[in-house]
Amino acid sequence: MENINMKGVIVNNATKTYGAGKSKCAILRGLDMTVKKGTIYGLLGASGCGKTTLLSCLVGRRRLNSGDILVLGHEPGSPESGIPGPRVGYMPQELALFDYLSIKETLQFFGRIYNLKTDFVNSKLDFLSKLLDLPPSHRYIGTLSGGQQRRVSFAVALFHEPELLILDEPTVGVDPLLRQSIWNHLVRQSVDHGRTVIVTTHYIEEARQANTIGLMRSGRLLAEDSPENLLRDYNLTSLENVFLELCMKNDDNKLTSIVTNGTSCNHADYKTEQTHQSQGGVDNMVFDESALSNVTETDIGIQLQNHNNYDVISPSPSANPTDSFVNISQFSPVICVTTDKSDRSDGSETSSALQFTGSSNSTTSGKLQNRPFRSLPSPHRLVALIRKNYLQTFRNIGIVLFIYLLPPFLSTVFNATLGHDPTGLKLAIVNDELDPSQGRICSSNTTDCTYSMLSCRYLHYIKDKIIQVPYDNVSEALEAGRNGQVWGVIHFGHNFTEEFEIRQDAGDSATLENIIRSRISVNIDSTNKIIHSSIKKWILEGFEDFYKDFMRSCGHEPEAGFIPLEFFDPVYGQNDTPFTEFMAPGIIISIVYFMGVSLTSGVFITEKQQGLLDRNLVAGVQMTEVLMSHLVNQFTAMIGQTALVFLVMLLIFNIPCHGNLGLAVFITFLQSFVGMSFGLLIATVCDDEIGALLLSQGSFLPLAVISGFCWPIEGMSFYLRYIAYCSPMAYAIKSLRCVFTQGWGIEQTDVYAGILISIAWIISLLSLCVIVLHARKNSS
Ligand SMILES: Nc1ncnc2c1ncn2[C@@H]1O[C@H](COP(=O)(O)OP(=O)(O)OP(=O)(O)O)[C@@H](O)[C@H]1O
Repeated sequence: MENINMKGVIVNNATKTYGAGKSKCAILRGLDMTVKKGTIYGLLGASGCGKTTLLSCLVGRRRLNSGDILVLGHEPGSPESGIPGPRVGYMPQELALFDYLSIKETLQFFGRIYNLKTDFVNSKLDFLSKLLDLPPSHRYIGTLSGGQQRRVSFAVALFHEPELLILDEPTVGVDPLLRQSIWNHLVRQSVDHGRTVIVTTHYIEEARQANTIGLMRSGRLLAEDSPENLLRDYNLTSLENVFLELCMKNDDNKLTSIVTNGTSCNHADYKTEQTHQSQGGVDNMVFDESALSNVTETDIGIQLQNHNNYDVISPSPSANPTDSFVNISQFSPVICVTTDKSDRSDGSETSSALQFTGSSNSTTSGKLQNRPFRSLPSPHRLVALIRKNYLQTFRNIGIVLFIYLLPPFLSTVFNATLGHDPTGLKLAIVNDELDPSQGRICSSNTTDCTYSMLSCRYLHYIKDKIIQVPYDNVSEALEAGRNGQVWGVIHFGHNFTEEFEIRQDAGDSATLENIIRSRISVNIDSTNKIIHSSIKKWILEGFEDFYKDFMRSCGHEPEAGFIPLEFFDPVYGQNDTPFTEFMAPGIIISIVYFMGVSLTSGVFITEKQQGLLDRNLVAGVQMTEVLMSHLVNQFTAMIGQTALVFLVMLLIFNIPCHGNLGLAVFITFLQSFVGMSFGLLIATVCDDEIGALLLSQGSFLPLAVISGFCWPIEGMSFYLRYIAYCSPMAYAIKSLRCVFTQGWGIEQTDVYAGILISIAWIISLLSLCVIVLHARKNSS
């Protein structure tokens, strides 16, 4: 038996499932695989059979449910393995490149991750540019064609000269000449430099250049041998036909048990896709049973087999491809089972080709792979990530506008729209005192002490924010109110002035009849609370001004006869503090919080979705470094955002800050940090943009409302107040309001409580991020 150190990769009895319960799918089902060091291993299999899953286990990104993996003599993920890390070069199926980085910057980024010297990176760039016919290195990735991007992705996988190259379909979308050049390079890498290469491909015939071929189906390898041996053993001339024969044998042997034991994850399992590959492009045709009904089997070289209602359309071995490479995605792929116990295949079938030292054939992956592989964040990787984030962000004009225009724009919109007194409110005036035939008209403003047409005199004191619309009678005016033409009705009785005079003279002995007749009756539409309150206030204020002036003109003490209530200077603020000043702290806090959540979750999710995160992690980047780099980048954005919001609030809209400006900025910073932390948590929990969007936007409104930014928390029910004060923004808003309006310092409970609660939120959210990441890593 060969020493395992001579082995590049050994996989022993690997099982891997996705999902849980009824949706559990077995992808790898007791797979054994041996890759010799310094050789090329071509992993072939239909689409969905689990090749990528297997590769992601090899690079330490996923864990097996059971079985063992040794890569370059170590278990992936263990500290001594160097995998993930510089020992492996990984080209994922997705392009996994940063659109806003140039080709050169991309290689420099990974060079920094691997801590390589700039000269080395530049020389490799020159070499690979020629080999792979790359576009000029200053070109941004986002402007390259799909094929060019794929070649850059290939260059990224191999430029640092790793011992092991794991390439997931590197030749898809690459023209035949370049494909040959890539394979030549891979051969040189293995022969001249002793590098181990594992490559997946759908083009069977190109895999002839590999030293070993593994034919994968139904979560196992049907065969693993050199191309020459396979052709000889099966007495066939093409690898494609070998694979067909193996597939059919496998179907005959396994079909019944598969059908009775499980269901497929994907109905496409029961379809066969016949694909013709030509040099100029790919021509895919999917055949199903109905499509086949009018076609003879020999016409298309496909045989239809019926097994207990389970139709398998498998290509006939007689089908002879005319093209140099045949796409094998047509062959029935992975079989997924719904039972837990069927993950393991029969021991006799999966006896390992190799024995692991110190490891039995039992499930050891849990024991080995759960061993944490953590080290302190490395400065060179952090610098690389921060620089990359910075370039990615600031070269994307959409993001720059979002970061720096949205906060001042939102501040402007809030200030321009919220908190101002309503104006132009129409009120119906029904003045029965008027009678032009008797000379009872509203003359110009009188200021003397005459009891004449006092209704007109009072109406002059009502603020001009109210437009007075005369109506002939109360019923018409009320009808106008009901139709929404006016906000309310003010009605003066026929002898208002006379009755008012009697009431003044009578004082305490005024009769009820007199009191009713001297009354000004008002009806206001109360459906709009703010407008209702404003009109009521202005009518009252108008009457106070009118009454005091009239008393003064008659030589009386203005306060005499008026309600014995006086509002002196407010404790804080002015007599008529604009509502905008109350709203401003809430607006500031909600804007920075919202920006923090949206930006951080958006940027991080995009990175995760495009496979960029995976590629970085395989290169050896730690998740904590990714989080830290995003926090650093968002922090710089946050400084600009906070500065702009304060500028708009304080300088353009003249919102006064009576307290320490530095303290106000600090409270705002903390809230932005809370938002960023929540954004990170969203990005760690969600896998797609929609989920992240729903969570970030969906949570914002309830949190903003409960935070009391537009309505006092004191208006909430007693228990809800406790919840409100524990929400991320509520106390921060209260703190900032105390600094802005009361001018309080950090020694005040309401100020430092907001700071402490924000810090508690930051710590809790970041801890949750780490816990979620850890849990997801363990379950991957
Ligand atoms: N995270 C996941 N959760 C659930 N199922 C998954 C997940 N990732 C992959 N699968 C399923 O596992 C099966 C194997 O997927 P995998 O990507 O490994 O196939 P593949 O052989 O690489 O296919 P292809 O050649 O098309 O890339 C597929 O049915 C796929 O839908």
